[in-house]
Amino acid sequence: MEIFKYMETYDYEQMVICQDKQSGLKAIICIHDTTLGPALGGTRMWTYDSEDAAIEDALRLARGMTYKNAAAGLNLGGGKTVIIGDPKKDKNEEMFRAFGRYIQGLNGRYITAEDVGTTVEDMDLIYQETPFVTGVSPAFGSSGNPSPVTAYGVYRGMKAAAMEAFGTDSLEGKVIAVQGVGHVAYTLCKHLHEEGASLIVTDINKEAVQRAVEDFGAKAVDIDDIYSVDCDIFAPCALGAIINDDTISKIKAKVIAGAANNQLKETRHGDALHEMGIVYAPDYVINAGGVINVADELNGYNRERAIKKVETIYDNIASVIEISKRDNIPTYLAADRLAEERIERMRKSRSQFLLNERHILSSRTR
Ligand SMILES: NC(=O)c1ccc[n+]([C@@H]2O[C@H](COP(=O)([O-])OP(=O)(O)OC[C@H]3O[C@@H](n4cnc5c(N)ncnc54)[C@H](O)[C@@H]3O)[C@@H](O)[C@H]2O)c1
Ligand SMILES: CC(C)C[C@H](N)C(=O)O
Repeated sequence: MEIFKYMETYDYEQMVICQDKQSGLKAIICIHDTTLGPALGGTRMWTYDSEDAAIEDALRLARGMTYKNAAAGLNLGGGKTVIIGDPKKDKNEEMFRAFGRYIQGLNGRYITAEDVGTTVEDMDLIYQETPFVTGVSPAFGSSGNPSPVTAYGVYRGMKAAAMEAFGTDSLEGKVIAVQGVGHVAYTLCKHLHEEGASLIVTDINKEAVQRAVEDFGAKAVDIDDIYSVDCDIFAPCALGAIINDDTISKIKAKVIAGAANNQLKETRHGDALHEMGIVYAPDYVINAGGVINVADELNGYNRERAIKKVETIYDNIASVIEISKRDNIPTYLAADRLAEERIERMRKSRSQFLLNERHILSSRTR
């Protein structure tokens, strides 16, 4: 791939390729934009088909974090890491310690956390080498696994989207189809069940499905049937790109609100949802609970404060819907504008000169 061309197109700042022969570490740290602050984004461990595929994923995910953090109102930029490898087989202590030293080398420009394929235990290992890691164990005074908080944020955002579609944000009696019942979706289902919603679930993992059936009285359907079931709300909580040419015409829900990153295969699928009158809660706005929670560690973790901030996802989704209606644009575009305008405003306000201790003039002020 033409890396510089891609980086220039979307205005990326930096990419770091990390290799450690001893531990087998092969990592790509990507920093997209630090206008709002240091780049915070998780580390994904995955078996990629090629190095190009890994680099592309790191780039795409890092940019996604710039938008997610900006739209969530965090003073943080966007970055992400991918580690090439099988999270079930290839992890070892030295690998995450070596990775931690690479992060330390960036001196705070990049802060990591969990993502697909990495765990709190992995963050604890990174923490042995650098303070620039979040989602570390509560035993270290940190916030631990972000998934339950992500789920709470999705629940709050779903209510805001329901308000628009149904004129009430109560989810009691609503039929909600959930794709994937993993870490985030299990807790999401718990909130929905407690509010009196009926659940339809699917997952490639039979045990995960069984657990949702037993714990929440969910109805299980086959993998491909989840798009076409009769339901009020569709919650994609597994993979990206699931709103595409093959699935979009099958969807009967009036609301799409779920945790998965990059739900739209292409932006034109977001345009199509708008035309179909489906209220789509943009993925990076509704699933920001995890990053909001781990970001609170940077101020000394306070769960109450973090949860309060996560609750604002309701308002953020409501604002995006408002902009979408006002300007008659799809919600994904309204979210992009919200994020881009904030970054642009901060970029301009930061252009004012501020003397700091490293500046050439600083010796004259001592
Ligand atoms: N964990 C977080 O805090 C967080 C934060 C923001 C976004 N997300 C996103 O939310 C999604 C879920 O994250 P998670 O942490 O719960 O992951 P997870 O791996 O625990 O859960 C995903 C579930 O989806 C299932 N699945 C995979 N392919 C499927 C398919 N084709 N059909 C149905 N089910 C399938 C898996 O078996 C698994 O149970 C991911 O896209 C992730 O990027 C997670
Ligand atoms: C910082 C992490 C909690 C980020 C999370 N993996 C996400 O995609 O939002």
